Amino acid sequence: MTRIVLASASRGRREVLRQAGIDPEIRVADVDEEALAASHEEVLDPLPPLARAEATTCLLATAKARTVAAHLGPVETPTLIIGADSLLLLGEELQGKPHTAERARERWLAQRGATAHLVTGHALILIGNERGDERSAAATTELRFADLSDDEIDAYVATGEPLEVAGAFTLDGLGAPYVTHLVGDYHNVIGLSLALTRRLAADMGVFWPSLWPQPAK
Ligand SMILES: Nc1nc2c(ncn2[C@@H]2O[C@H](COP(=O)(O)OP(=O)(O)OP(=O)(O)O)[C@@H](O)[C@H]2O)c(=O)[nH]1
Repeated sequence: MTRIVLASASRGRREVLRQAGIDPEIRVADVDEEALAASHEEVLDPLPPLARAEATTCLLATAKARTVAAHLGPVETPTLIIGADSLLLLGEELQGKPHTAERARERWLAQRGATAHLVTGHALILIGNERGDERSAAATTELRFADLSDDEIDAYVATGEPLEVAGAFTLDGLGAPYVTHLVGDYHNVIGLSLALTRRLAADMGVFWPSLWPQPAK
């Protein structure tokens, strides 16, 4: 049995794991994402847009997972810690959560009818076994947004949903009808690609079924 810790406050990420039969412990990492990305801008800025999105989200995901790993300290049993970070790449612009209604409206005026890419960085750290290990990688899902009218943008923004999600939309909420086209991993958009998470865990010798709750003896 491997203990699993999700280093995230994201309800969406937790639900993705729960729907896959895994009930993670939640440990929220206190990472200043803006400051961390800014401190690496000389390395990140020269990269082509998609590479910059992947590198930025992996940097942030790794910081979250490492912060939680450090707080856990020495552990008795093998423990898999998962960190993640999602950004929307629209053109050459990387976007997180809008946080305000004004910014959410501006985002939708720019992205309606457009194609964009939701990039999620994944970082997995395995501690509590003889060697310990770490892997990170990003997954990218291509999306096209419906060409919403100003009135429908105002109505969606007024719900508050778009304010605290990367890209100002959800695939599994009120925003679902506003994505007309998706190529790639659906769960990656919610916040965690299960296929990539499983692959990274397997690369470190974690047998995915060992993460499922074990039947009571
Ligand atoms: N349910 C849902 N959540 C989404 C969707 N798109 C983006 N999100 C959420 O938007 C948030 C992206 O912000 P992040 O900075 O990566 O994560 P966070 O919510 O701040 O949580 P931390 O991992 O603790 O940083 C995550 O919580 C994602 O789950 C979606 O389509 N559905």
